[in-house]
Amino acid sequence: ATLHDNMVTIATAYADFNKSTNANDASSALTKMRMAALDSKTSKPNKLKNQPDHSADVKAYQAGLDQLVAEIDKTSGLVKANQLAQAKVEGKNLLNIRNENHKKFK
Ligand code: HEM
Repeated sequence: ATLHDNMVTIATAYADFNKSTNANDASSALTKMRMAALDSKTSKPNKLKNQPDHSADVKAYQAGLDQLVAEIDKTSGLVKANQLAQAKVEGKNLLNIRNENHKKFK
C-alpha cells in the first residue's frame, strides 16, 4: 500500500481500538495497525524523497515505525492479558510516537 493508505489504515485502526469493548476487537485493530506500520517501512515519505534508502534520515524514519510497532506489541500484551482498560491507557503512547515522528517526517 502507499504510505498515505497505510497512515489512513493506522488512524482508522487506532480509532477502532479505542472504541473496542472486547479483547477480540481490540486485538484485530492492533494487528491491522501493526501490519500497516511495517508496510510503511517500505515507503519513503515525500520529505525524504531525495535521500538515499540507507541515509540516516531514512533510517530514523524506519526506526520511528519500529518504535510504533514495539508500542503496539506492548499494548497487545495487555489486551491478551485481559486488561483492556489498561491497554487503552498504554495505547495513548502511540499518539506521542505519532506526534514526534510527524514533526520530523510529515
Ligand atoms: C498512531 C500513530 C499514527 C497515526 C494515527 C498516523 C496518522 C496519519 C495520518 C492520518 C496521516 C495523513 C494521511 C494523509 O491524509 O495523507 C499521516 C501522514 C503521515 N505520517 Fe502518520 N500516523 C501515525 C504514526 C506515524 C509514524 C510513527 C510515522 C513515521 C515514523 C508517520 C509518518 C507519516 C508521514 C511521513 C506522513 C505523510 C505521508 C505522505 O507523505 O503523504 N506516522 N499519518
